[in-house]
Amino acid sequence: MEAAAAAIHNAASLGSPVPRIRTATRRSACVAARSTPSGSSSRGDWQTACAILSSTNDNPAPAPKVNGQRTDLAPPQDSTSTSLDLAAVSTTNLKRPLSISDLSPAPLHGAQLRVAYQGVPGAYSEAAAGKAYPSCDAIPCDQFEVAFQAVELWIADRAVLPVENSLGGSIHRNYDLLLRHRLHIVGEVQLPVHHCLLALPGVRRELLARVISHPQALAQCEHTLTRMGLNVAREAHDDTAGAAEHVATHGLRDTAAIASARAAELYGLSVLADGIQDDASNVTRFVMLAREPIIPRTDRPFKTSIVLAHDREGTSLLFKVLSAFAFRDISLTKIESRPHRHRPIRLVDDANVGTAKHFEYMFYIDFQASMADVRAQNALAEIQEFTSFLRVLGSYPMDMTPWDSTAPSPASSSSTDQQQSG
Ligand SMILES: O=C(O)C(=O)C[C@]1(C(=O)O)C=C[C@@H](O)C=C1
Repeated sequence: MEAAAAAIHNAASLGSPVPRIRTATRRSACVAARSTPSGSSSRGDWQTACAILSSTNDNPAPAPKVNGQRTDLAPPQDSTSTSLDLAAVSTTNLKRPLSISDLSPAPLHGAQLRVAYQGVPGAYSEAAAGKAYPSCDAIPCDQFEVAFQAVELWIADRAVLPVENSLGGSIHRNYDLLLRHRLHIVGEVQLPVHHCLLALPGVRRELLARVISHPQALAQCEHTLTRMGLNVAREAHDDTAGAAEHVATHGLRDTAAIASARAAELYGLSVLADGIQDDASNVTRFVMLAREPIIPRTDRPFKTSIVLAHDREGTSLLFKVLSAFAFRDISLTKIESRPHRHRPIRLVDDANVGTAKHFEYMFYIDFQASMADVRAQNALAEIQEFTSFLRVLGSYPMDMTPWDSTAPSPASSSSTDQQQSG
């Protein structure tokens, strides 16, 4: 497969585009820049690698059936060749039997965990990957969807994705993707997000005509920017570090980026203002995703995330769901509703008055209990009786890191599924 030919090179200069997993290439070959999110890598260290999706046909489609019999199993038609011709059997074409090592769960012990995140190096998601999995091999992806696929296609072992921020609220795209994909939530990390205003060296605030960043970051700094007198155009970018890189690579002297101090270092920008988030305790919650769920336990605080829907007419669905938890003394930590993609509108016809159009929702709920806890099992058994759809997205250890809002990107302690499973 030509498009999947392996390539390894270094992206040594700021002028070169950031190599990362991109949507257009994901099916045939993926190019990924890797770094150690603890901050030890430089751009010169980044490597690109291609994941080759096998082009050899190891599993050919079964031979067609003739008169109900598979032609590949049919006895030879030529009666002179009925005995086995051992010499003609080439051992290179024989399939190798599976061995224990083929069956061991990835990653193998000692191997570096590959963790996909959305953005480029210097993004908060990279720091979150480093908090979740210290010294992992962090793989930047250009979209959330690509990070999901990187795990599904075994290019990465985990994905670390933001789901909510204490100021900006939910990252809806990831809620929708959680439902569309079949990955499991295996952990969470909460990352204090400390934003800086970055510009090219020598640029003063008065010269700025534009501030660019990820929409969440712009929202988290909205009031501070106004208070600073920066009533200039605000433009959305794919991620905070990508915005910093854009300012640097295009030499934009009238534009500042909102991003991390690490992004300033990586892309050679100056910090015009530090800590510009509207609230000092600005925090983003990320979830870690894997192909397999972890085994829930009860010896430490666990959270469980579910999604449910109800497609029959009826009232008080949410009331019944909330009671199932309340009666068992289970606290909820989050409720989110998203449009029900398969049936967004329900029409209720009232001949005299007209037709009412109700919007239908999927409800995402996080509650503070493990699926190994009998109270959680009973609550879900009850909820299942009055919902048409119920899925457990994951049951995972809560991030119990001691609170320090001043720490920009903690890279040590974590509540990972690695620690979980030893
Ligand atoms: O742009 C980044 O740096 C990201 O990692 C994304 C993201 C987000 O999606 O919320 C993560 C944390 C911050 O809340 C701002 C942006």
